[in-house]
Amino acid sequence: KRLSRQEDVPRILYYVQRSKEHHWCCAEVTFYCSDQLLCNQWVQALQRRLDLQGVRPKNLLVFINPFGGKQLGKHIYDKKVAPLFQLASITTEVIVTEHANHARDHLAEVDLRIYDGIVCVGGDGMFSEVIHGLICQTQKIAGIDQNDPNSKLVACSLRIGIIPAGSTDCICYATVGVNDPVTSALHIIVGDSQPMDVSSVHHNNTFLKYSVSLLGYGFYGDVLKDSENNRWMGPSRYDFSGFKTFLSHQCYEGTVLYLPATETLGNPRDESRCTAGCYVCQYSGKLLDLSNNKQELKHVEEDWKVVKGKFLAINAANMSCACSKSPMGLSPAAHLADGTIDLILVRKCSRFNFLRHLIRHTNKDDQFDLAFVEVYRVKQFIFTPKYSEEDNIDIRDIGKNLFGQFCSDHPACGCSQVNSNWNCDGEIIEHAAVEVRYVLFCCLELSG
Ligand SMILES: CCCCCCCCCCCCC/C=C/[C@@H](O)[C@H](COP(=O)(O)O)NC(=O)CCCCC
Ligand SMILES: Nc1ncnc2c1ncn2[C@@H]1O[C@H](COP(=O)(O)OP(=O)(O)O)[C@@H](O)[C@H]1O
Ligand SMILES: [Ca+2]
Repeated sequence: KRLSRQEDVPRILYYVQRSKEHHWCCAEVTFYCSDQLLCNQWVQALQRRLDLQGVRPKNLLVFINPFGGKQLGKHIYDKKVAPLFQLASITTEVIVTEHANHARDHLAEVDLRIYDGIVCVGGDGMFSEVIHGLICQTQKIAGIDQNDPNSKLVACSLRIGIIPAGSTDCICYATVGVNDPVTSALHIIVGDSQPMDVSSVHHNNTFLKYSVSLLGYGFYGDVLKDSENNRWMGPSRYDFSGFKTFLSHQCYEGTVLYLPATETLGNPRDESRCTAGCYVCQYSGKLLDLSNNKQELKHVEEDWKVVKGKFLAINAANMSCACSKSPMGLSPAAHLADGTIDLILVRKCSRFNFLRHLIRHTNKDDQFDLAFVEVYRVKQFIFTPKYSEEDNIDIRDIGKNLFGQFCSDHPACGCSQVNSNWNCDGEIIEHAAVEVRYVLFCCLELSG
């Protein structure tokens, strides 16, 4: 680099620079050279070096949810992300979704071989749509029956990147460390990747959904259900519904059967955290490969553990679920790709104690160090509500409290449901009885 002279041709080199805490930005340096030939040789040499890095995507399929979060998805993509993709010579096919499940249905049918990856601009719900489209197409091609909970799923070959433009953005936050569109775009450009655990949710041998971040019954299920009526509030709908649900203090009775993860390293109470190149994930990944290649590990009846009771919340975290509300997450020591789920059971307790538990998500105190909270690292679990789904319609805790999850059939009658619903990455699952298991780690995320 030397000082500019009038006749020199300026060439700008763009590069990724780390800035404050997990943030990346695009920096540039300008070179001047009076010798055109030498200058072109430099440009070509650099281009060849970049081409040799096979991990960098060249052609991406982008889905934008224009209504996620603060409805800024399109603006964020056009102003902050598209110019960076252009600089990196990435070609894109952009689809602005027109309705819910647009991306999922498109992905289930389209020929994906021409793309190096998929990008979704939105929140966790949008990411969930994209993984469903991708996993479903992969299983369809491989002839796998997703309704069979014992089916061995085939891993997807395409990576998914997230540009955060949603309300919680916990998948982005837990993988990248921050929900910043520029940082995520730069991770995508340099071809970073991070495997992620995926769990399947079945009800009576029927496939319902895949889950990547949180599967929550009780508190988080009720918050989501209520918040769907107030989508117009944007991300604040969760604060409003969170407050209402906290006041309702509804608990739900049932039985949890779980299969502890005994072969993997790590514990939900560990001090260490899952970061890029995590040893626990690498070790567990090798172990899972081994057990997949060998015969399926048979679990005998005694391996299963039973917990019965009344619960304020049953949370299954595939990853830490860190987000701006909870910088450490629901389960701070959970791993992104260790093949396990952290199962958190919050038993019936006083409002004051539940508030203590919730507040600990926002600071450094241990949210599990409370008598009414249990946490287990599991491979699989089954939840059976005390009341069947038919009972839920017939039996209601009539007029129990003012803020309960009022039944949708009779908004004025003051009765509340005896069963909650599941919050699956921000999507509602109406069935209370579910069977959940780790199924694969797939979808190497571009923004890892
Ligand atoms: C007194 C203050 C207590 C505050 C407690 C805060 C605890 C927050 C933990 C949040 C965990 C979030 C797990 C992520 C869930 C998302 O998948 C889901 C959908 O996200 P998106 O599609 O981006 O909207 N988000 C939620 O379910 C929101 C839960 C908010 C609960 C207050
Ligand atoms: N064009 C659209 N119109 C309505 N809903 C959509 C559209 N595109 C996607 N969705 C749905 O919006 C839901 C929430 O999207 P998401 O991007 O996660 O935002 P948020 O984080 O605010 O919930 C998802 O369930 C997704 O299926
Ligand atoms: Ca995990």
